[in-house]
Amino acid sequence: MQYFSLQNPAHSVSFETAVVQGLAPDKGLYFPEQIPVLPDNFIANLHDYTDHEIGYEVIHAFAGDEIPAEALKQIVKDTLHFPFPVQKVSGRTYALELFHGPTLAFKDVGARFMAGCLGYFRRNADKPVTVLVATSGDTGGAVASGFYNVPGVDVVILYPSGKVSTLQEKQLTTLGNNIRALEIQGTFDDCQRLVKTAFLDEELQRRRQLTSANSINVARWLPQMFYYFLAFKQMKAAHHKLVFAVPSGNFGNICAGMMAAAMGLPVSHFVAATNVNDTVPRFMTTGQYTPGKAVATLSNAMDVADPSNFVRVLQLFGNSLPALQEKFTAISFNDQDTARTMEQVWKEYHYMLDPHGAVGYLGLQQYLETAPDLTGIFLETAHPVKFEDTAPPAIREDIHAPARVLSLYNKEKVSTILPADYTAFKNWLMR
Ligand SMILES: N[C@@H](CCOP(=O)(O)O)C(=O)O
Repeated sequence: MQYFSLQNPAHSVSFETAVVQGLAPDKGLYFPEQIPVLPDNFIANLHDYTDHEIGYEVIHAFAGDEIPAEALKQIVKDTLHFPFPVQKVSGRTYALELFHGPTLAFKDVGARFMAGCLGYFRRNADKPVTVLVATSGDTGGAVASGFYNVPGVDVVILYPSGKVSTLQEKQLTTLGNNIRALEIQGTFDDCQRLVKTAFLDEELQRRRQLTSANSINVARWLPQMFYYFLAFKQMKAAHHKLVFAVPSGNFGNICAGMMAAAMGLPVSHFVAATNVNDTVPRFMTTGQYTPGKAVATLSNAMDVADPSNFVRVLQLFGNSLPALQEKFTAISFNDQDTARTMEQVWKEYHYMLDPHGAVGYLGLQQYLETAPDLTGIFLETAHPVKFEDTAPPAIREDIHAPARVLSLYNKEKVSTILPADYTAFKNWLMR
């Protein structure tokens, strides 16, 4: 499979180059030249396949023959090594729980898959690669865990100072060894801008081989398709017409779902639910893409004003807004709605939402009112304990940390504080 840059379709590279570079030299995101369509009988009989078989079927065309089948199967197996249950919450509303992995967020899937691919491509490399990752909360922890002690890989995590939760910060800053954390005095968009600028810096590139572990990297983005197929399998979806509601920040997750649909997964509609960082909902009604400055909210991993992956969403629909509007709705909710919903869903259904899941739940409810024939799945993208600092007091004591993260609370944070300034960041990298 070849991948082209969305800034310049004539610039086309292999899967390996797309993964190792992360971003095209012209700053464009890579996009596959073809979208493989899965056979109808595979989709109809998903329940006959194991999760690992489904993962391999979905992804192998994207890797082509650049990773041998056995190695790719092993990467898929290492990626999908925890459950992705679909839980009924009420009526036509189901939660796809994506927080049963090591760092309690959906990012574990992409981070582990990418770590496997990069490890394979760099297996004989003599020069280390530096993975740069900007995080608004969850990506950084997943990348730290996925790449921890991977030989030949250094990880540098940029996060907005004071804007991630206690547990998220512990996940970013306590591993040590090949993982280092930079606390940027700015927003997530500043962190993302610093990372993207570094990819264009030839002097820096000569010094270090850089790549990205954000969903701009195809190996982080595409495996997020897996769990849409796994949800469909669990719903025995022949009997349901499905809508997915996806809490959205950088729009990589929903874009993966939409890619799954383009490959043949029958999904009637997608709802992107955002917090007040509503650049995309505004675009969907006005046609004007005008990102402002990111605002801090309860659903901090979605505090993104200029979502990188929205260009991929548009590409899937030939850059036509009317075509996109038929399949995709974007709705925003404020923190009051979010907190009220967390309390209400716990009281009424005894289901504990995290703030991101609450935004997804709200988006789903609003859309289902207009679609009486559909069944809805919202993505519960992170475990509520990651946000217990800011959870509504009435439900806080009902949130319990899984045993696998308890030891983190006693570890010491190690980070370097930097201004949101490219020269300062570059100097730090060049040291
Ligand atoms: N929500 C993210 C922001 C970055 O998104 P990504 O999917 O592009 O890595 C986070 O938690 O850091």
